[in-house]
Amino acid sequence: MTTSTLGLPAAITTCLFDLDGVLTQTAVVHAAAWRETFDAFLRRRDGPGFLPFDPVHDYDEYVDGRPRADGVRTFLASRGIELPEGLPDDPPDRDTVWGVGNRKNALLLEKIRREGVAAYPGSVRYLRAVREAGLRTAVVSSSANCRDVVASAGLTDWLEVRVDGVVAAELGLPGKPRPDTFLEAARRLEAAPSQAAVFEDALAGMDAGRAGHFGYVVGVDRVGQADQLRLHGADIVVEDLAELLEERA
Ligand SMILES: O=P(O)(O)OC[C@H]1O[C@@H](O)[C@H](O)[C@@H](O)[C@@H]1O
Repeated sequence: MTTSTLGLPAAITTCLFDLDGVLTQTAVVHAAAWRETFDAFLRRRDGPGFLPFDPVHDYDEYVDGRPRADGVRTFLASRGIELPEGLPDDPPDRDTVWGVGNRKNALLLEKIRREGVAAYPGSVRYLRAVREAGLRTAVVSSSANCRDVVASAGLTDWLEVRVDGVVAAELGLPGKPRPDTFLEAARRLEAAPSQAAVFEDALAGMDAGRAGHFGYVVGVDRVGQADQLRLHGADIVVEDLAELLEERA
């Protein structure tokens, strides 16, 4: 049952927002950079008959929401491929987990530089309503580019706490689908998990929301995967956060 004009249960005091695909229109940019990276790798390895990376299914299942290196490992494992780990500063042309990740990041940054970053207008409206209602806010993202993306989208002032790929690496926290980054953000905002709502578009993020026993998990469906989001633990699925503003008790 929803009891407030924010479409959230009354016990919720704190909102934990994923970034890419929830607040900003950057999930598709990540997916495109991953596709280019993996397809070039697979073409070199398997020749012109290679099986391409599917930017919907493979992205959702193996890459979306996970820290960069985990995305490399998980997708390649789905194809029976294991690369040496290498080192975080491996050059982008080295076939190691970190090298492939660095290649993808270079492509991502180039795309972001070219195309810019846009917030979803419905998410901006929702963020404003949440803050006006006196709820606390955090961004919880696996991305090491989170701070810059949030700033480029003009969202910095709306988000009190940031637990991202950089913070997680500093603290040694495992990324989504484990709940640790969400739990850290709730802790920083002095909320029990039962008082916090998680907003996620990624299946790995849904799993993290469920594993952390959060008070409410909002699935944000930008790509027609509502059933999958529900299967992975969403309490409600919306296509745009502004839909929650229309809910009434
Ligand atoms: O490579 P980055 O910017 O550190 O991001 C890591 C992951 O961050 C997540 O937010 C994206 O959904 C993934 O696509 C991305 O791979």
